[in-house]
Amino acid sequence: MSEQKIGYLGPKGTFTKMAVDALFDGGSYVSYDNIPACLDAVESGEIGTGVVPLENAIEGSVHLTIDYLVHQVSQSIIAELTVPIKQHLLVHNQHHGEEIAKVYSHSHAIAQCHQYLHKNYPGAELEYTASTGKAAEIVASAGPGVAAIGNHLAAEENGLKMLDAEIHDYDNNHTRFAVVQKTPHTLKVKDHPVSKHKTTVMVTLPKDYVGALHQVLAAFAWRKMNLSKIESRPMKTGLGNYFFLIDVDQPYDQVLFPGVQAELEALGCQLKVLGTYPSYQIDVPTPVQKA
Ligand SMILES: O=C(O)C(=O)C[C@]1(C(=O)O)C=C[C@@H](O)C=C1
Repeated sequence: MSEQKIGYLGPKGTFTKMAVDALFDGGSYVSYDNIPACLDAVESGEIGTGVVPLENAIEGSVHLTIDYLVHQVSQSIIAELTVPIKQHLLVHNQHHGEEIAKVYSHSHAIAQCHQYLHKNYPGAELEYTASTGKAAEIVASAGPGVAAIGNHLAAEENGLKMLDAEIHDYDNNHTRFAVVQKTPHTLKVKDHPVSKHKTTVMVTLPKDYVGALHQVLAAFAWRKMNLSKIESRPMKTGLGNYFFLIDVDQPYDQVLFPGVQAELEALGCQLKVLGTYPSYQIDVPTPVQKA
């Protein structure tokens, strides 16, 4: 297994690559075209570590990542990092005022800029790509008349111009990325302070048990364990069957968590730990060079 290899959602110029560059100190990087390909490579041992987007402050969870981690692979979250996200409208270097017929980007990036696009480019066709970096690559080979939504790195890497800067609809735009491994091992990270330690658990409830979710939350509440996120996702086994993903603001320990687990199992629930990890908040540089 290649432990030193760190895979990420590529190609060049994605936000995930910016996150990888900000967090790790050395190692060799491998780009994957989409999130499942990156997680599959971790699963098969082709790479030791994967970095994938988890949640955006404007658009919410990246369901593809969550569902893949829960249903398709068996990996642990070993770290998370949150970075600021600045979306720009990128065009070909030879673009000189042509009408923009099409805007390419990742679905989350387009969603972060919906009002901007609605106001400024109501007639443009929107086409989803597997990443913002891929959208920039398409625009570089397509020529003038189309645009990509992406970051300054995608503009640099693909020789694009920034037609409009910071086009996301809400200022406080951040994305959380998960660092995952199949066989947990330590990697060298840059000297960032850890902002907190978290534990993510998945809880499945028994069918038709009145007040089950209330009792699950009570098991954490009376132990004074702070929850920073709770989200339900379909089990994919039929309508009405859900699991809950819960982020607890503390590291896994041998007293409180086993206590919660025993209490929940007595109710007929199941609890699985998806990871206990340091959380970093990194302020990556986001220069703006508008054309
Ligand atoms: O397309 C990229 O650049 C990514 O890294 C993916 C992604 C995401 O999935 O949310 C990451 C950050 C931004 O929120 C937009 C897109």
